[in-house]
Amino acid sequence: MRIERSGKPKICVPIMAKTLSQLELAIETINSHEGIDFVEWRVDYYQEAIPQALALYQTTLTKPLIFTFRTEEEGGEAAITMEAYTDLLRMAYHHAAVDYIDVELNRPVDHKAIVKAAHQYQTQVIVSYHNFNHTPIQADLLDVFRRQAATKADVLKLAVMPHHKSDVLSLMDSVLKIKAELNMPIIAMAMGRLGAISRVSGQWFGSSVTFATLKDQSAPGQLSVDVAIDLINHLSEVDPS
Ligand SMILES: O=C1C[C@@](O)(C(=O)O)C[C@@H](O)[C@@H]1O
Repeated sequence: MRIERSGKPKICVPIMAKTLSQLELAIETINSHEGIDFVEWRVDYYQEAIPQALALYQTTLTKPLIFTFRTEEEGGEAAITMEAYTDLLRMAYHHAAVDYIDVELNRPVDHKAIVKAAHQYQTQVIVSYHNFNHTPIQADLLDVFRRQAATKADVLKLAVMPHHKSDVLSLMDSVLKIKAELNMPIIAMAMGRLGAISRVSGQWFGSSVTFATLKDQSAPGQLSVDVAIDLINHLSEVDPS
């Protein structure tokens, strides 16, 4: 399964396991839930050997895997040098267990080179931007999307923190505008309680994936998988497209 440009938002569950045995349990639970389309491994939470975890994913996970090391700068759990970050990404896109890698736009790495190398191994790239403090003005959001697209990544992802309902509307409107310009798969959400509507209404404004939880949230405002599926299904009965 691929992340598409349009249609009903797909459900992605983050795994924040710290150990291999926690990971095993999480994979088992996720495999048995038909409504889950993608899994995001939040590697920044993981405290044991990464190659063993990747081998476990390869032999047991039945859903496509997104490999994400979320850095401290963008709300993640662990600090990392840029050398270690690029090494990790290289290990990930070489590995058959990994379908997508997440690369942060604002890290000083050679995004174009990473995308090109990942594509040689049939791994797709999500280029991401997170702002846990506020929602930048629309011109800046559009600029982020354009800079992301310039890396030649396959999917653009943006998460912002709203403080007013108008921030949520601005986020949605920015995606609508940029979709007309770029026609690419985009994942976008406003975080926190205020932003919850953006996590289920992607079909209207153009977000292709929703991050939802089975247990712990990896970001504020995420809905439970079952609630997200329910709301998305109800909304898609009145498909606007
Ligand atoms: O980029 C995202 C989106 C996210 O921050 C959210 O708000 O759901 C959750 C993260 O795990 C993921 O990497």
